[in-house]
Amino acid sequence: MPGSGKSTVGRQLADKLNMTVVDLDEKIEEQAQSSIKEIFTHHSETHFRELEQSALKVVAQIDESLIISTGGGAPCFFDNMDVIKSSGVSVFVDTPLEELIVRLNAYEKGKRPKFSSHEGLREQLEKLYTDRLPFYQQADLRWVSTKETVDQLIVRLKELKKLN
Ligand SMILES: Nc1ncnc2c1ncn2[C@@H]1O[C@H](COP(=O)(O)OP(=O)(O)OP(=O)(O)O)[C@@H](O)[C@H]1O
Ligand SMILES: O=C(O)C1=C[C@@H](O)[C@@H](O)[C@H](O)C1
Ligand SMILES: [Mg+2]
Repeated sequence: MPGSGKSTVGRQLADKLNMTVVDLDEKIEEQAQSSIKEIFTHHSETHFRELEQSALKVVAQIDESLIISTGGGAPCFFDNMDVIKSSGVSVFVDTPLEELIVRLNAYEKGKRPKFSSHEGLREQLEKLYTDRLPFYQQADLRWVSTKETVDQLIVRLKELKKLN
């Protein structure tokens, strides 16, 4: 979900595990030489989703162990969730709605084009969560950012890798 903390935890994991992190939203902005907000405004969400799909395919094929933070919608379009699942271990960063509302209201207003208006934010987020949950639930692990630490996530990731 937007604002759930994927980019933040991605950076923390990379730091603690001494790995490289790729933030898919940043990659798209770099390649398009424009911000996500501009892509949505000057083109469309459809165009953004196409760019997102190609960027995901490219990073998923990189022959190196990476942490990839995706955008909140990435798993829910095209066959992106299959690409994510076949490229490694996936984590659903789950953050309670109340906390999402606090974060999206407090931080980086206007950065997220889908939520540039904070009117009806709760209803928008509730609907988005319900629609997206079937995709998010396909992830190998669900990590609740308000309940578990990053170190606990690392323990669970290592346990999972041992079993596979
Ligand atoms: N565990 C946390 N506790 C409190 N605030 C947090 C936490 N994780 C992230 N944040 C804050 O919440 C905001 C959103 O975090 P972040 O950008 O990592 O989310 P995201 O899931 O990558 O969002 P998007 O889908 O838009 O890419 C940031 O301002 C960040 O500092
Ligand atoms: O949840 C979403 O659909 C989005 C989340 C962001 O990470 C960006 O990928 C974009 O703003 C769309
Ligand atoms: Mg992010």
